[in-house]
Amino acid sequence: MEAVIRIEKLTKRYKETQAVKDLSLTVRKGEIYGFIGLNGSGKTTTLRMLLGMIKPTRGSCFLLEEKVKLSNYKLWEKVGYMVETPYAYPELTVKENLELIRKLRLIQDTRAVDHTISELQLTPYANRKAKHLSLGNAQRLGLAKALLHQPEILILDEPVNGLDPAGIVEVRELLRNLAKNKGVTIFLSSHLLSEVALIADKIGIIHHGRLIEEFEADRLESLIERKLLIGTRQNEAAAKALASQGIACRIGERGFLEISGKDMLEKPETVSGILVNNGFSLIHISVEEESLEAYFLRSIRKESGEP
Ligand SMILES: Nc1ncnc2c1ncn2[C@@H]1O[C@H](COP(=O)(O)OP(=O)(O)OP(=O)(O)O)[C@@H](O)[C@H]1O
Repeated sequence: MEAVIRIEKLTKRYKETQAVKDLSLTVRKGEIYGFIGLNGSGKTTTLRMLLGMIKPTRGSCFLLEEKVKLSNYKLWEKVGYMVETPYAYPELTVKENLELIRKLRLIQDTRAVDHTISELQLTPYANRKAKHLSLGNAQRLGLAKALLHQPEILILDEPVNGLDPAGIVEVRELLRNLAKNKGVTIFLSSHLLSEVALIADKIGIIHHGRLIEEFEADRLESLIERKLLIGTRQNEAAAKALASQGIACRIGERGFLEISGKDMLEKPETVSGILVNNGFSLIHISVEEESLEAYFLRSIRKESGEP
């Protein structure tokens, strides 16, 4: 499938700081790419280079197979973006702000403003001055500006920042609908893996400016670690009984026996059978799943060589 966004060996250095290093990735048509990293990991710098706002030290970005250049006006007609805090004219209403953008972008269709206002569920606030909007609605206005000209590509920095849970769901549905039904290609950054996991098709983790991991979002399920937690009244003796049957376990921080490994997770009855046959009664058995955030941090620790 066509690579709509292509980043090749992108590097940005600010004097002492290596903000982005040798970063390459591609995003195909209609795909949502979630770009995640801790604060200061290089997300915004990458997005700004992708939008031609800053010049890479090395490497290149391509949108729709055209090399990114600020002066390529034809290309920017096909791209919508929201980078960092969305800016709006504070004294103008939501509708006036969008009307201004419509005229600046030479969008002929006069219905575009009302259509986008309703798409972003901003109708109740259409006549409210931007300076009186909540953080969540200011974020929606930022998204409305990015979407007004119905772009083929959307580049969004932390698009659900400041939204309440219902707002997050709405924006998630909107972005998924744009990608699936209108073929819009979306590149979005976030520092929250759990949120990105629900929106994105593909996820890339950036750390210290480098892409340290990339996977299809539906693989996340298999990447997340799970543990079987077992409680008995004599955990140390129970651990020995299991070890004598070739089942490795450790006593975790919460005082449960912890067993990892796919085999045992799929057959907890094998473990419980051994314990019961050896005279141990079970007072707890459960499967614990690593949180998405824990996976994210584990992956970063692995990259940094930490245990
Ligand atoms: N104009 C600049 N001059 C010097 N250093 C910069 C500049 N812009 C960014 N940096 C540095 O580059 C690194 C990456 O910053 P960047 O803003 O891209 O990270 P980020 O992942 O977007 O972080 P956040 O989630 O906090 O926005 C940081 O160490 C930052 O301090």
